[in-house]
Amino acid sequence: MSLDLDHVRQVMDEADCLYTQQQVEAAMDQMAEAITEKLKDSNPIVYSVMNGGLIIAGQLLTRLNFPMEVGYLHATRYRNKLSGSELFWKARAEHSLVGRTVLIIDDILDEGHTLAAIMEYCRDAGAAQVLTAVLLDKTHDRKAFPGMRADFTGLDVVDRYVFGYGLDYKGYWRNAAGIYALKDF
Ligand SMILES: O=P(O)(O)OC[C@H]1O[C@H](OP(=O)(O)OP(=O)(O)O)[C@H](O)[C@@H]1O
Ligand code: HPA
Repeated sequence: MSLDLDHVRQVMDEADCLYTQQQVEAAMDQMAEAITEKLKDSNPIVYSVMNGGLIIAGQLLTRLNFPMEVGYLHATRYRNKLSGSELFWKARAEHSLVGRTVLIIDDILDEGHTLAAIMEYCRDAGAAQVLTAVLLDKTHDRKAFPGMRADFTGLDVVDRYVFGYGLDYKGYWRNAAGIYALKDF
């Protein structure tokens, strides 16, 4: 269902910009360097977690200049809402993961239940090594495991509802070229 577009525009007008496009691009450059260092000789399968991982994966992948296979997984926990519940799988891996190095790319590690479930799925499917890369890590103490972090993190973000660079506000503003926080949230 579409939202009232005046409301959608107002949300952006009133949002706080937490990171500009330039800051996100610089973070992605650093992530790409670290990922290259670690994975350049490992022939990885790299998965974007749809939908949110679409933008960061696309922009990160063109910064990686070594052999890899690329695909997507589709799992959602928030389903256009502002808080998460049970993980719902829409698409699983098409490749055999047996013995492979897998890199999972997503937009955010918030509570971490999505990445934890995806990592478990990849390990159960026989992956030799499962690594994770997220543009944002939200700072709070509600992680699935205390101290949980991705292997590669672009930026830490405050404990507010954020959107842009793949992250949505009720299905909108994934296309925003910056990281924005919802007013009063
Ligand atoms: O760390 P968690 O608390 O589990 O939350 C992070 C997940 O939530 C978002 O996905 P969402 O379920 O909103 O689906 P989407 O990618 O289609 O927006 C985001 O893209 C991550 O995959
Ligand atoms: O802060 C968020 N914004 C958008 N999607 C999300 N999924 C988990 N946390 C968030």
